[in-house]
Amino acid sequence: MKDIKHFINGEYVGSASGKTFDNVNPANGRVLSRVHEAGREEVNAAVNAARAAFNGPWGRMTVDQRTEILHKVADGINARFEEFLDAECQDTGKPRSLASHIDIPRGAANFKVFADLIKNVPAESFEMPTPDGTGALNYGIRRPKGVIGVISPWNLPLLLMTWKVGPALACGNTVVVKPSEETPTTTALLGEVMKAAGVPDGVYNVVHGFGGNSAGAFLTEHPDVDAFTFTGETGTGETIMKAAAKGVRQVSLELGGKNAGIVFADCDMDKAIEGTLRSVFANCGQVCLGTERVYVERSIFDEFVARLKAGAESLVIGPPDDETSNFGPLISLKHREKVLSYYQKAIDEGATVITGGGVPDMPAELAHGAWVQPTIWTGLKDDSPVVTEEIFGPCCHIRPFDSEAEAVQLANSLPYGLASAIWTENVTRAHRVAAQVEAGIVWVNSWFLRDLRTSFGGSKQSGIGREGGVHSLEFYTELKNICIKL
Ligand SMILES: O=C(O)C(=O)/C=C/C=C/O
Repeated sequence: MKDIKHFINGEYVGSASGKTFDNVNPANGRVLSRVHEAGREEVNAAVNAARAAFNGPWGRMTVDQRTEILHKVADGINARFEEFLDAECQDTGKPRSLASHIDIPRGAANFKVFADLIKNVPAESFEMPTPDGTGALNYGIRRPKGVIGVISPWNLPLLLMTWKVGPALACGNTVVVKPSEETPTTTALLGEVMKAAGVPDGVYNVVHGFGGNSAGAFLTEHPDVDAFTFTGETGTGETIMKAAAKGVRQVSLELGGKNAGIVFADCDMDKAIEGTLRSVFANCGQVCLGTERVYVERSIFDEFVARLKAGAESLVIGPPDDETSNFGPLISLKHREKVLSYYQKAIDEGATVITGGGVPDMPAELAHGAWVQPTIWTGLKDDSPVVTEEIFGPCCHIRPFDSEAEAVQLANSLPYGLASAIWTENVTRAHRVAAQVEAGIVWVNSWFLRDLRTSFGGSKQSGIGREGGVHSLEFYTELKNICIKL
């Protein structure tokens, strides 16, 4: 049984308490490894190592030296692609076809994108007149913030962790990462790649554990962490924000959503079905950007429902090592309980179950996995918890609408505002509706099409701040203005 240890100051170390917890493969319920649970002692050691590295070699490196190393980190991930792929698929149960196209490639690319960006981002300057006529020159310079606390989620473990660590390091910061207790392996493995790439000890540190009264809380309560970045549930985001407030630390939060898809009668139906299928069922519905509410113009409602049903029923449910499977399990039996509670609620409230609504029959070796059926409902009221609360599972509710104004009102009716997908071939309507939808990210005739230079993040209760491109640099640096009297 492999132990997964913390990575502190360039070394893998166990917990002084000896406390460990099991890392379980959600496809079959088997224990993959024992993970060390960090106490305050380990978190403190990690923060001190990050501080020392920040004040040491890493803080003194030039941008060119740092970016060269970050390219080597990306190359190191790609050189060990299969190891990262195996680890990610075992920790999450997700199909290899998904992780090999999204999770691992993006996990590496995030380092390259921000290494290149930091070398090419312009600084601002302003000339100003002065009463004595000689004038003055203002210019802005960016400096790293310091030690960044990174708390990363279990749905896209490597991708979402390096989406934060990449820009943080590119800007000259050092990090302490607390990966989800559900998916520790690729974050731990990255320590080896960092070391081999020449990242100085203490720049990248990993502590494992849970949230409350465990590594997550010890990290966010630690006074010597300069800022925190988190992707995950809104409630946890509030807890982190409260802890960060002590000592006035900045937070970057990408939180929950209950994203709306809006399908107009003038859409390209093939595109709308393909895109909606992916946005509802990809990663077993465990994508913050995914669609759980679909609003369809009444005249095409029946056809759309029938075609989405057919698409859902054509998904191949199976474990990652079955190359044909494109639909894996949920992350854990605990999360499945939550998702199934909404499946039950839908039935209790009289929903029409178009497809799914329960647990699929799985072969004996998978019977202990966190499997659920891809599910589609219609007929629920707009205020049903199934329609208003984030389920984070492979399910959606479809509702007809009769006007553009009604569709926009429905899409904007919740306190969330992360993402939305609009399907229409009318360009004017696309721009008009996209401008009105209250979301940080709006796709038109597409979903999860990602240019990493663009702003990425949620409005309302879906988050604070933006990641991506220069927006990440805004968070991971302190901008200073210098005014020179001429
Ligand atoms: O595509 C990205 O950069 C990203 O952050 C994806 C987030 C998905 C969250 O569940």
